[in-house]
Amino acid sequence: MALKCVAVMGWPDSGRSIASGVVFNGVRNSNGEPRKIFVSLGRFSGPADNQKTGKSSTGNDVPGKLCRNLVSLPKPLTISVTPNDGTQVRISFKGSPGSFTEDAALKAYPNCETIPCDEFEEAFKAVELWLAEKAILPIENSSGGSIHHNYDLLLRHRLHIVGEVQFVANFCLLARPGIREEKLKCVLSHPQALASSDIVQTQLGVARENIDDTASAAQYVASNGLRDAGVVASARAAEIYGLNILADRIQDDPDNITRFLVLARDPIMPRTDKPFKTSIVFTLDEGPGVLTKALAVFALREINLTKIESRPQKMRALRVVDDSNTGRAKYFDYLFYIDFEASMADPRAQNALGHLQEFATFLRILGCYPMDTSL
Ligand SMILES: O=C(O)C(=O)Cc1ccccc1
Repeated sequence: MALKCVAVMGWPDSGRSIASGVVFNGVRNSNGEPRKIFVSLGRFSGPADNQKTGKSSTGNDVPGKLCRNLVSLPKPLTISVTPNDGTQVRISFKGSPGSFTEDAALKAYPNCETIPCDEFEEAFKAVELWLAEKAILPIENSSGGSIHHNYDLLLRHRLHIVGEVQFVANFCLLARPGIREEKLKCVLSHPQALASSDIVQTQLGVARENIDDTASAAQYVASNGLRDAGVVASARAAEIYGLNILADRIQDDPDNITRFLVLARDPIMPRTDKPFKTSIVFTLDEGPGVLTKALAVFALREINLTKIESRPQKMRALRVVDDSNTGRAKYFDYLFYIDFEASMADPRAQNALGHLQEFATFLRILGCYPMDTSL
């Protein structure tokens, strides 16, 4: 049983915290009722950790009553120090070995073990089932925009965002050894990779075929011995699948950046000694200016927003409003996803979310994590 700890975070004027997560009171809504925000940042102490003593939890092999009681006491807060180069960390991702998502995982955790999955959903499940400690998934791209499906998965699953990775994907045109560009009749790749290069779009004048990920395209061409098919993928994929690089850096925008999120079962401790971001999702009532009001809670506290995304609420796509003046109206119902530049350990962020919670109909903190400032 791993030693677990709980971390407490509250409003500056909070009076108390309870239970295995933390509920903070002290903020009241417009009706004077207390508002609560629940932020669980760690794990609670479970049954006694016997690994260190090597004794059984019954305490039968511990002489004396006092010692027996001590064994069953909760352990003090311990911060486990694991190397953060990814040693001993298994990271699940959607795609084959050699994909850009795997590259992003290796950028963040150079010594991690990567676990390829067929679907994003499986990468989530691998963490939920303890087959992996973390999952990594692309969430937005500087040229293609948001990856909507992954926003939906963030909400459907209960994992926490614990990191972000900004990654410049370097697209290469690959083919089997001995095959020249003129021989190609089609190019296979992930749609984002195919769309990012004018060479592939127009200059080659060949058909394009979408494949789930760049490395799977390379694997397919290599393992089927295709002599008239090229691939857009990474130099690492070329090496893994024994393909030749016909052209390097074929992307039109040399700064084409993909942002990946790293997810884990437990949230990390927010800090203020380095830049942190917080990601949330919320819903609002229908009405004029409600979104302006929601955004103002951040502006009022000079908190910078880095991303806003809206997604339809699939379980409740249409909201029917009966109004005696205008009659029956149907509206689409939306979820709003926002990333802002502040740590949950910063009172400004806590106050902004307390304020938002006064009128949001639903609010969830998806994660608070260090900003990737490497680019
Ligand atoms: O297909 C891949 O290799 C992926 O990991 C997805 C992707 C595709 C293009 C840019 C970044 C990530």
